[in-house]
Amino acid sequence: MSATSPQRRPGVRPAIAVTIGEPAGIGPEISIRAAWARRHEVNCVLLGDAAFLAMTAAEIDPAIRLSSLSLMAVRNGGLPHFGADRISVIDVPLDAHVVPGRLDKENGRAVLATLDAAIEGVQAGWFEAVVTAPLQKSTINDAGVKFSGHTEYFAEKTGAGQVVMMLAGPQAGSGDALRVALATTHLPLKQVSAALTLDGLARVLDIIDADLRHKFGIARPRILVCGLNPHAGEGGYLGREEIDTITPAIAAAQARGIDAAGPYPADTLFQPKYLQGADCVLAMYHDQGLPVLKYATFGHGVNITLGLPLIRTSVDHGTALDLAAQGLGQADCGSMEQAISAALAMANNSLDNKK
Ligand SMILES: NC(=O)c1ccc[n+]([C@@H]2O[C@H](COP(=O)([O-])OP(=O)(O)OC[C@H]3O[C@@H](n4cnc5c(N)ncnc54)[C@H](O)[C@@H]3O)[C@@H](O)[C@H]2O)c1
Ligand SMILES: N[C@H](C(=O)O)[C@H](O)COP(=O)(O)O
Repeated sequence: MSATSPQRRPGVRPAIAVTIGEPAGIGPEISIRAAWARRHEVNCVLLGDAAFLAMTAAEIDPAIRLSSLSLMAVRNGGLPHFGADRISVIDVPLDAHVVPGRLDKENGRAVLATLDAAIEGVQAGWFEAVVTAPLQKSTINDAGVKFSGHTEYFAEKTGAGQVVMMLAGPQAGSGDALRVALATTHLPLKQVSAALTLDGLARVLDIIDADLRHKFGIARPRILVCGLNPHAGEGGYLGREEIDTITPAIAAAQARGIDAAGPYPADTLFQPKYLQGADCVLAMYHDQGLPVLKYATFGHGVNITLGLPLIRTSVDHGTALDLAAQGLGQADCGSMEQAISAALAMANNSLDNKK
C-alpha cells in the first residue's frame, strides 16, 4: 500500500476517519459523542450511513450538527475541511433498517465498506489515521465474508503481511501505560501452538520494537515475553514450546539489538515489580493477555494494530448489544475518546519522525 503523506495546513485540524462499526451496537453513538467532544482539536470524519447517523445524533443532542458528503464527491474534490461547529460524515449506506441490539446480516457488507473507505481515504491522503468503532465479527461472516477481525482485515487490505495486535491502558495507581501485545490474534486455541514459529515470533518482536520506537517515541523498548505453557513449561515437563521456539526467538531478537526478555510464566508476570520499566508484555495468545489488560483498564484502553502502513486504533470493548437494545445514553465513551487521542498522538509522532 502506498499512502499520500498528509500535509497539515496551519489552522486546519488533523482529519481522522472514524468507522462507526456494527450499526445495531453502541458504535454509532460512541462515534458521534466522541467526535463531537473532541471536535475542537481533531476533525473526526464519520464513515457510515448518513441518514442513520443524522437521526442518531439528533436523538443524542439536537445541538450536534452533521454535514454529509458522498464518497464520490470526496474522491472528486478531496475532503472539505469544515470548521469545528459540525462533524463531517462520508455516506456509506446501509442495506437494511437498524433495530438497536438486533444483528442483521444484510448490513454486514455495508460495515465492511466503511473499512474499505477508511483505507482508501488514508491512501488518498484525506486522513492521517483510522479509528474503528466495534463491529460484530459473526455478522460479517453471516453475510458471507470470511472475517476474523479488523486487525487481520487491515493487514490483508493494505498488503502488510504480519501485523501485531496490542492493547494499552493506564495502570491503576501509577497511571503508567500497560501495553499487552499478542503473538497470535483471533485464533482458535487449539491452533495456537502450531502458529508459534521462530520466524513468526521474530517478526512480531521486530514489529513491536519498530512501532514503539517510531509511533510511540520510546527510544529502546523493553519487551517482556510470556511463555505459552503453565509455569513457562516447567523446564520442559509441562510443554516444550518455550525451549524449542520462544527462548530461541528471544535470543535471536536480542542478537538483533532488541531488548526482549523471557519467557516468563504468564500467571505471575503481571505484577508491578516486573512491569516497572517494561514498555510492553508480549502474550502468546488472545486470552492470555487481554483479560489482564481489560481487568486493569476496561473503558480506558485502546486497541492498536502495529506493523500496518497506516495508523489504526480502536476501542477495548465490543458492540455491547445489550446496552444498545436499552437505548441511547447507556454506553461509556471513554475508550473511544482514548482511541482518538492515541491515533492523534501516533500521527503527531509519525509527522515528527518525518521532519
Ligand atoms: N474493536 C472491535 O471491533 C471489537 C472489540 C471487542 C469485541 N468485538 C466484538 O463485539 C462483539 C461482542 O463482544 P462481547 O460481548 O464479548 O463484548 P462486549 O465488549 O460487547 O460486551 C461485554 C460487556 O461489556 C459491556 N460493555 C462493552 N462496552 C461498553 C461500554 N462502552 N460502556 C459500558 N459497558 C460496555 C457490555 O454491556 C457487556 O456487558 C463480538 O462480535 C466481538 O467480536 C469487537
Ligand atoms: N481482540 C479485540 C478485543 O478483544 O478487544 C477485538 O476482538 C477487536 O479486534 P479487531 O480490532 O481485530 O477487530
